[in-house]
Amino acid sequence: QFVSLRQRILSAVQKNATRGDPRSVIRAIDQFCSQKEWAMNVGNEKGCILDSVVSEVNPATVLELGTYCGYSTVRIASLLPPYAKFITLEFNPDFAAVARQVIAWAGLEDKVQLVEGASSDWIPKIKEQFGIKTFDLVFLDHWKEHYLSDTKLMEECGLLRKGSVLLADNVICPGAPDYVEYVRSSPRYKSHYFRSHLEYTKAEENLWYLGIIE
Ligand SMILES: CNc1ncnc2c1ncn2[C@@H]1O[C@H](/C=C/CNC(=O)c2cc(-c3ccc(F)cc3)cc(O)c2O)[C@@H](O)[C@H]1O
Ligand SMILES: [Mg+2]
Repeated sequence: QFVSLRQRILSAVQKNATRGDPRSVIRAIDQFCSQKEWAMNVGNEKGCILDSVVSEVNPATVLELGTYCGYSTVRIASLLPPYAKFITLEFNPDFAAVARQVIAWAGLEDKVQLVEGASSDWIPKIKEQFGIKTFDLVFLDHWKEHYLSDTKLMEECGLLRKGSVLLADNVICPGAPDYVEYVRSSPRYKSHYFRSHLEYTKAEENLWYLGIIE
């Protein structure tokens, strides 16, 4: 019967990756998506940039918007210090179910809190529900038309401080023009972008790095 792409990604992990080995989980998904079927994981080229930002920020608190199959969740969680708190939001129950199994296969289920629900519902509740004051790092990779509204919501909820870093995928493709416009014209943000390519393709893409300076 029909097997969804997310199920085929999970099967590729369970077949080709070693339990408890995050790098083998990442490699299995990248091999599947470059050799068999494209999927919207951040991919290895942008993933290496993500790794370097996570390592540099060395965050005690991380928020990811849009878990999808958990590829970037595994990349981030595998680099966090033991005391770190990492929350990832996913409102599609089917993707959340696959992501939970991918994260568990990597042996990282104790490092990540996958919350099933919409960013706009959960961002206002994070402080009291998870005892988090502000986020050191936020990775935006959910619906592109929600990057701006959710960034403003995080500001309003006092979840961002001087020094917080926001990293946004896909500012070129599919694109988040209102978001780029807002952060570029705001004195609160120092922004720059990392040139890269759309996952598993040769198309131009950027990861948009935002440092909050005030
Ligand atoms: C709005 N609030 C939300 N709260 C919680 N989860 C949310 C969410 N919005 C979306 N999600 C979830 O995030 C994920 C959505 C990601 C959207 N990403 C894209 O559209 C995307 C799309 C492309 C893409 C690029 C080129 C192309 F030809 C086709 C697609 C590449 C990417 O890297 C992408 O990230 C899903 O798992 C969805 O259920
Ligand atoms: Mg993306």
